[in-house]
Amino acid sequence: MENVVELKNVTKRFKGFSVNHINLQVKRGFVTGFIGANGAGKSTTIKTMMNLLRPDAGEVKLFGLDYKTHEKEIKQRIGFVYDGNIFFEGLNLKDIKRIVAPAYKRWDDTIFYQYVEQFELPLNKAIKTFSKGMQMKASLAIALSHHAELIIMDEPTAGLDPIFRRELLDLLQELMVDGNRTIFFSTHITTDLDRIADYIAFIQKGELVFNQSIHDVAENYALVKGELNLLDRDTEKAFVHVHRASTGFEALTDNIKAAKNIFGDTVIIERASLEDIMYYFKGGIHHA
Ligand SMILES: Nc1ncnc2c1ncn2[C@@H]1O[C@H](COP(=O)(O)OP(=O)(O)OP(=O)(O)O)[C@@H](O)[C@H]1O
Repeated sequence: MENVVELKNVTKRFKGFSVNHINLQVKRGFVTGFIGANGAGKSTTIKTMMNLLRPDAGEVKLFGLDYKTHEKEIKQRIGFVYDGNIFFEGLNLKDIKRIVAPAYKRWDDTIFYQYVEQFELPLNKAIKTFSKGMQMKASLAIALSHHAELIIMDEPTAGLDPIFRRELLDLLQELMVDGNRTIFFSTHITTDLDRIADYIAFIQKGELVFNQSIHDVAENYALVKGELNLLDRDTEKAFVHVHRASTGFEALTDNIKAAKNIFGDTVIIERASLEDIMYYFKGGIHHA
């Protein structure tokens, strides 16, 4: 399977925070959702993918190419959307299109105007008068109008109402019908990912915890509930993290088979949502 994005040992240090030794492959033809708590390093990682930040160490490759030698070619092939206004605020969408379109060899006016209509965007109003959701839609319309093979989005659903969010997910799904396209996007709305993601990459405190197919995540992770007297130093090794309450414990396992072997039917094993996984990992990793 071809990797469209390849990060090898990418490290970026800021004062008081760093993303460390990120090894991440994004597979062609699939949707990868990028999750992690506030400040986990999602935007930083995405910025290294976009060459908006230079890593202090490690290697970044897109389509097998290096930014040092192929920046222009790489950028031609990416549609980038991020949570924030990247355009000159005083301009309207028509002016922005006039500036941006010539930069792309495969710019497609027909598609652009189709999205403008579909997203009900005004062409002649200054971007600064747009609501947050409208700005996101404008950003999307631009990003989707040059036949990009790879669409990278930093929290594209932030600030969107639930109806448009759903429409956007449908639209992304339609874009994937052309089996050559790849989408990588970060989000806090994990239920969006249940709808469309094939892979989930999870970052915590600057470290990539996993990048697995959504199927493998469901196969590997589960919530285990039982009585406190079942816990001891050995049995707890089956868990990423345990929460104790007076009524019993609830824990996340990353090895359902091991948990079943240890506890048999003395515990209840339930499906773990992505939110559950993020929540338990935040508590610290038990058996690391
Ligand atoms: N240019 C910078 N200079 C210094 N620190 C930075 C810089 N950019 C990001 N950081 C810090 O890096 C950490 C990670 O930020 P980042 O934006 O990557 O997180 P995130 O996972 O995208 O978070 P959120 O979900 O809140 O958007 C934060 O503590 C942030 O303050």
